[in-house]
Amino acid sequence: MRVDIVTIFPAFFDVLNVSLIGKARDRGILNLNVHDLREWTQDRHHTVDDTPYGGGAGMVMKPEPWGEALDSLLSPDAVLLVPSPAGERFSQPLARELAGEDHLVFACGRYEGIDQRVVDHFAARGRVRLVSLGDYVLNGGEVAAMAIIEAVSRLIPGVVGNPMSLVEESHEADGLLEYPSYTKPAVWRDLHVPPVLLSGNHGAIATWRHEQSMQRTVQNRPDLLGE
Ligand SMILES: COc1cccc(COC(=O)c2cn[nH]c2)c1
Repeated sequence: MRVDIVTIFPAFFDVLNVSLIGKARDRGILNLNVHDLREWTQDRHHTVDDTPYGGGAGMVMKPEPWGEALDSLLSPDAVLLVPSPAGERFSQPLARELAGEDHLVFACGRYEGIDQRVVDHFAARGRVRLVSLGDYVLNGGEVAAMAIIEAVSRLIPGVVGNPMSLVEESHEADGLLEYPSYTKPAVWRDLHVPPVLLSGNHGAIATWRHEQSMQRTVQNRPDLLGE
């Protein structure tokens, strides 16, 4: 998979050179490229923003630099992803869908956002998706892009060591939250691991884990149960 990220803070993504993403890049499974939007400005000050038509606080990102940048980076089969509070909700199903794509291009907005004509122009020529991580506002799309890249790339075969670890994830197997996990020691600060987990009775363990998942989901995310 090829991933292109356009941002005015390219150094923000240096962290992608470490950990799993870094190894996947070194192994050629993930071809990730970070670009500075200012490369596509023409003026001396590398201007990327201006005041909003119609008034209002803050600044809006100008369409010209984005147009030049995306013209040079988008391929016919690319999906342009724009992290935005106004986007569709990101989810594990969407992560799985994106993991099957050949080319993702992230447009990381700052300020009050990107001139709407950029999305309109490229949506008329290819696939564009505004994606929200949740109902809160960040200062820019970089943090959201990082989260989306991690959620998607870990689903690409070869990026995460043990594929089985991807199955029993929250929101994966049965739409319930993941059960609690324990490891050695069996007793820690007088707290014991639930005995069923030491019983070797795999049927009872599976039942206990499902019950724990249900309890957690009812408690923390009743919305997942259609309640
Ligand atoms: C593209 O336009 C804008 C405007 C304002 C902020 C941002 C950054 O994204 C978020 O704030 C966000 C993403 N998911 N949840 C919140 C983008």
